[in-house]
Amino acid sequence: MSTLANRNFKSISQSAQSMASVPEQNKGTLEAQSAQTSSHAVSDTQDEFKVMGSSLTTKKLVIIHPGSKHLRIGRASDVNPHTILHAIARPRRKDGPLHRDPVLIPTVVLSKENKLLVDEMFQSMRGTLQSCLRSDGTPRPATSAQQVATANKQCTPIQGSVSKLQLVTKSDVEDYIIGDQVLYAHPMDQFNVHFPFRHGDLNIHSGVGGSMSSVLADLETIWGHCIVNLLEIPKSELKHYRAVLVIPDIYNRLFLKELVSLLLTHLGFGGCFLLQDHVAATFGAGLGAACVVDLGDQKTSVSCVEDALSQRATRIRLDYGGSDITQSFHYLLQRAGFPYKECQPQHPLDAALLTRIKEGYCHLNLDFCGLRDVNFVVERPGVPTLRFHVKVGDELLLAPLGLFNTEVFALTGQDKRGQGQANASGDPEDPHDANYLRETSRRAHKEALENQSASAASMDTVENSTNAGGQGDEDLVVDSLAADATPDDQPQQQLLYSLDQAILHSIERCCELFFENSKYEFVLPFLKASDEMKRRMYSCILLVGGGAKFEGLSTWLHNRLLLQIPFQFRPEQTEIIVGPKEMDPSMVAWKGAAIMSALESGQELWIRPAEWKKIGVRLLRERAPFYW
Ligand SMILES: Nc1ncnc2c1ncn2[C@@H]1O[C@H](COP(=O)(O)OP(=O)(O)OP(=O)(O)O)[C@@H](O)[C@H]1O
Repeated sequence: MSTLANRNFKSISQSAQSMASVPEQNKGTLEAQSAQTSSHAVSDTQDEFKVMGSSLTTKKLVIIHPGSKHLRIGRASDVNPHTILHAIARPRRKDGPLHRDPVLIPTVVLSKENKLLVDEMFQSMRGTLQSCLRSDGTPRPATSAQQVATANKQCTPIQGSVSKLQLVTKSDVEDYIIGDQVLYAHPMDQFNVHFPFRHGDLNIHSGVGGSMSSVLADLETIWGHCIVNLLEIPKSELKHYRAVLVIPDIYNRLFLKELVSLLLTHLGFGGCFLLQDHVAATFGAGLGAACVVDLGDQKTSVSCVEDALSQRATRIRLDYGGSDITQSFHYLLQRAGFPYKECQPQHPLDAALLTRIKEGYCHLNLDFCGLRDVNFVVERPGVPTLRFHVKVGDELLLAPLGLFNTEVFALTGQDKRGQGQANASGDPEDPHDANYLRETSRRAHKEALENQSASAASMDTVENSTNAGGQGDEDLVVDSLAADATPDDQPQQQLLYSLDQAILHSIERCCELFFENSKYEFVLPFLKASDEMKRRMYSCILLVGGGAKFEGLSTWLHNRLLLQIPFQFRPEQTEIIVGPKEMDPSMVAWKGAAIMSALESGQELWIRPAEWKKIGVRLLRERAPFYW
């Protein structure tokens, strides 16, 4: 439990909102935003914003947002971060085994019955589309797979000139390839390919390069490379810079500890703090409270954030994302006679091509109907390019509809599920950790109840809130009860909810903090299931992440939710925000972290290398802007 952070959450959130609420056209850069907030001063130089009461300038703050597919990295003073493929390829060691993390989550071989189930689900989705109306109230003509196959029967690709594309060979590189270039690593040259994040967290596995130290070494190389080459900061200068690391909403405490060491000890930053991606997203969007939904490449996460706090009980991470949609799309295309028959999603260049087609054409807009022209070029080094003009129908809609019919994601694995935040496991470096505090607070709680003839009503409240699944990490008392149910460090397993179900389940777990009395040495907080907070969350749903860019997603989600929001929590209006203030939804969290790094109220959060060395993980518990 962090007392310092406890004090600051609300003020941090309010400052961030005022910073983010500056109209987009007036912004340009963070300096411009900052200039308009009274709590900051702008230095004489045009492009350097100085945080008041500190020698920091936004140019000296590096914001790092790592994802399963993309890394976003830039200075807080940048309008947009650099976005690269978050991958590294290293030449394989002589005779060592080869390891290649795929660009797309691979498909699995399904049993006959399971394949039938997937096909039936797609068929039933086609049935639903047949009965849908367009926005003008007219019936929407659906298309069938046969129709698409017939339209493409005559399709032959047009040959272009010989491609000048060059693959990267071992002789071209000294040690490694980083970012988008990894897609072009020569397949015959036996590079090991690693994506240090998978499914929204560190990619620890039993294969080559899957140990914690290997993954951290990859991160150090990738981030270090970007800092030197993209941000043009010499490594020796990093002690004069500070870093904000955007971490997943559901985190593993051990990983966080290692990541702080990576930033301060290995990369050599002069300070750092960690910020949860969902909290950062509310800052980027300028919202005080929202149910945040992050649709990434390999995970979808949901949680309720208010006043810069992500409520622990509301956090859900689901094992699907844009990559699964791309694979479903390819499956549907194949069943509709896709003319590019040689397409192999396991090949990096085909994976990138399928992803591009999905991003360019897939949608959830019922007004788009009939067969649509889809154009793409297949390019391989040394051979003529092939230009395809194909027709695609409702496959464009069916693929993203998997977000609402997750059974089809069995195509990429049948063991997918959801997970919640794990309880803290003890850390020998931090004897007075959350478990200790839980124990002492439980004891104090018991004593308090014994000494006081507690009213039945107040007892009821505690019980009710606990039964309601209320386990916000704000509350040590109720947290302790919930903690007993789940072994330490075991993520709470949950069902593989569809997108709308995940939002409903997340909001259902909202609790509100209120203080019953403060007679005792420390205040005993109780949680009270809050109808008001649920209403607030239902009224504002923020969609972020690259997967939120499907046209029509917000309307589709809105219609699905309206049917299901419990009557008593229905707000006057449910607003689904995608790309607030015309921001790219995949950059919102990065921008929010940039805003937060420059806030005066955020200055107490920095962890410096010397104190990290001396005090270690206890600092995270005491200073992190979230409950450890
Ligand atoms: N215009 C678009 N339409 C649909 N999907 C898109 C669009 N642009 C990007 N995407 C998808 O968004 C996903 C990448 O999103 P993002 O960069 O937020 O993920 P990430 O942070 O790397 O991954 P994760 O959150 O899973 O760790 C990819 O699957 C990509 O295809």
